[in-house]
Amino acid sequence: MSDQPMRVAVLGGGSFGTALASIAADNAAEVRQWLRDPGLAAQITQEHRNSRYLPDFVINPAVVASSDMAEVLKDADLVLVAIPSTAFREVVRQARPCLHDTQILVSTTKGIQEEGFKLMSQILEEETGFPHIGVISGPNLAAEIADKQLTATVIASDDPNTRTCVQTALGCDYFRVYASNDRYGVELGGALKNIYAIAAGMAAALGMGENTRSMLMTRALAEMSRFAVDQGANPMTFLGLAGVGDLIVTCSSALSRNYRVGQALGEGKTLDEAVDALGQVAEGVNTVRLVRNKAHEEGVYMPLAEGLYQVLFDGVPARDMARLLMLGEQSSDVEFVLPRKVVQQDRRQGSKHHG
Ligand SMILES: NC(=O)C1=CN([C@@H]2O[C@H](COP(=O)(O)OP(=O)(O)OC[C@H]3O[C@@H](n4cnc5c(N)ncnc54)[C@H](OP(=O)(O)O)[C@@H]3O)[C@@H](O)[C@H]2O)C=CC1
Ligand SMILES: O=C(CO)COP(=O)(O)O
Repeated sequence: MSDQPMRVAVLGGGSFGTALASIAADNAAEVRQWLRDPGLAAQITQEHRNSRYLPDFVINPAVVASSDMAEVLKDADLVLVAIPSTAFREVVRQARPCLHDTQILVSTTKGIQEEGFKLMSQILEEETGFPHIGVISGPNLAAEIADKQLTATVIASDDPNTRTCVQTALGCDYFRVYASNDRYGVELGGALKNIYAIAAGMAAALGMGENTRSMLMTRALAEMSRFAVDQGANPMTFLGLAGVGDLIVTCSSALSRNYRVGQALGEGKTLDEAVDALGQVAEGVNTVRLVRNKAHEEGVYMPLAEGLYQVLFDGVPARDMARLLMLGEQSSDVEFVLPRKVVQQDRRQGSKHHG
């Protein structure tokens, strides 16, 4: 390996992009960050702060931010794309003329594109056709990373170079990077858990207790796994950091923006009011709509996503929905142990015997 420091480019100047840029710089990489706001870029470079997205933290002074994309991407070994899913493709297209096929391209975004139900690394692949593509996902609240709280993530790629490069670029004494070759499963886990984080925030605001939160998180994992199997993904990946790990953190912390949207809805705010008050991206709002529609299309049983969809988009009061969900089918605990259809058959048999 060469003695040159690794060159890392981060596209996006939000909370996660900024936190990742700072980790890479803490790890002695040469880091450039692209954001479209030149004023904020100057603040990051000169004052080592991002007053819009991470106001309470100092950024590593070696991070150089700029609104000149070509300058940021020039000679980068690793490119991290931290742009919300709605703008992801547009930004990758803008970057495309400055990219080349030896670079490693990694999405950090936990969302889904409506057209074609695409995940972000699929967009990276489609837009570039390059071979070194990966995804970072895990329980990674940006503010805690910026505070150097001990944290772990997953780099998922079927390309070993990509996995090793990201482990080298970001792994340090407060940030551990575990490897996976299930890019689709890791990416799907990160997108799906946002749905349940909204539901958990809502339940908390309605005064529901810890039993309720545990039930919600565990049934969410069952629902996510059922959807993953339908999509041809490996549900075992959901036992890792990018599945259950991320589900726990986002369903438990008001640092999660999806959780905060849920809290605001539970307090009686409208969806528009909740999203406006946030001023940052909450991917789960879009994801719940896309996943609920996909589940309808494919006949996948997803009562939590369906219930949340009705609260968000059909005006059903959250408390009424919670009661309704308690009257739904009492099915199998772990479907990989006792399949749902066996429980349904048992119930039919039982009701025959009981007249
Ligand atoms: N924050 C977190 O804790 C974590 C976030 N993630 C994921 O990372 C992704 C990025 O999130 P995060 O950094 O948190 O998001 P933020 O909402 O904090 O910031 C979004 C960034 O994207 C930029 N942006 C938005 N639209 C465009 C556009 N059309 N062109 C150029 N830039 C644009 C914004 O620029 P501007 O300010 O100019 O609008 C801003 O720099 C999300 O999808 C999220 O799921 C993953 C793990 C943790
Ligand atoms: O994905 C996250 C933590 O892992 C961040 O969640 P939010 O996007 O809800 O803030």
